[in-house]
Amino acid sequence: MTRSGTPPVALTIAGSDSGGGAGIQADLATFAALGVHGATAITAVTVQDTTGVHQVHHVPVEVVLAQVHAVLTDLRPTAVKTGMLGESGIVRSLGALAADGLLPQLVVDPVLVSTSGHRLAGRGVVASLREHLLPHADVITPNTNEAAVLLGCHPPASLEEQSAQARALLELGCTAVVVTGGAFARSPGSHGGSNHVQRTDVVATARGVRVLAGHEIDTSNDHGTGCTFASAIAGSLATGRPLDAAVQAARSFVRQSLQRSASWQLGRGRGPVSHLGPRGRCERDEPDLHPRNTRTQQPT
Ligand SMILES: Nc1ncnc2c1ncn2[C@@H]1O[C@H](COP(=O)(O)OP(=O)(O)OP(=O)(O)O)[C@@H](O)[C@H]1O
Ligand SMILES: Cc1ncc(CO)c(N)n1
Repeated sequence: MTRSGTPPVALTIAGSDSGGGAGIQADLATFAALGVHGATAITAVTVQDTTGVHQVHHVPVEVVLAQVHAVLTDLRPTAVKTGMLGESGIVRSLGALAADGLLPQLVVDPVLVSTSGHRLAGRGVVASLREHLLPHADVITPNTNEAAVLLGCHPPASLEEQSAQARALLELGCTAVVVTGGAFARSPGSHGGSNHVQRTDVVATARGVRVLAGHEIDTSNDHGTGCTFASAIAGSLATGRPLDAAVQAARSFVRQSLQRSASWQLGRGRGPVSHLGPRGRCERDEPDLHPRNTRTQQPT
């Protein structure tokens, strides 16, 4: 019997970002914000900050698997998210666990390259993802560049091409695909703020394709959006939400996090999004301490 007040558990299998904006750190902060206990299996240690990735050290596959087994056996997560896996041996081993049904409600964020352009995946990872892990995922969340690499095509130049990517990835065997991060000019006459770029996420399932669109939030603090989005889906699934609702909730969570960090100045580069909720805003300090970044935000 479960004691009252016990939170749901989600497991993230991902790399560490020393800057705290992406990877394991973003995942745990997201789970906590959603009221979910986060457990971890660390696949790599990156030396990283807001300016880029400076070093990557991979964790041996047997150590990754030992972490996963310990968590699965003792804490019994109800959802699992993978992020940076780094090496094809890790991808293949997790694929075998997923094929045996041991990774419940599996969200795979196929992390290949950081926003700063640093390769986060070694040789053979793309092929291993396609063959061994993606077919067993409940949902995969590539951004448009990752989707292009997985499909061997160019990044999409239009919403139609982004939608075609999502449909094509569904053929790999996963239950749902969300291709994130489309940024296309908005058609004249549409509503929602003065900004002219639409950010689009395209969801494909056997039932069809859905486009989720909203105006672009004007900020340079967007480090970790992809990790935050995928872990918010996993966290929501862990709490019992169905997939459609989990994707919607994750989008809202990321947009709020971007809005809240828009006036921050953490680090010298692309700062992290805020996982702190309303507490992340220190109104008293904003006018004096953050003069560099004072653009006003449009409502969502
Ligand atoms: N400036 C923005 N305005 C509105 N939504 C955004 C913005 N940047 C990212 N998003 C949203 O954040 C989510 C994940 O974004 P994206 O695809 O850009 O992640 P990513 O490139 O994988 O990120 P990272 O590699 O930094 O973790 C999507 O829902 C996307 O639409
Ligand atoms: C550890 C890690 N995982 C994922 C990403 C992608 O944002 C990153 N920059 N670092």
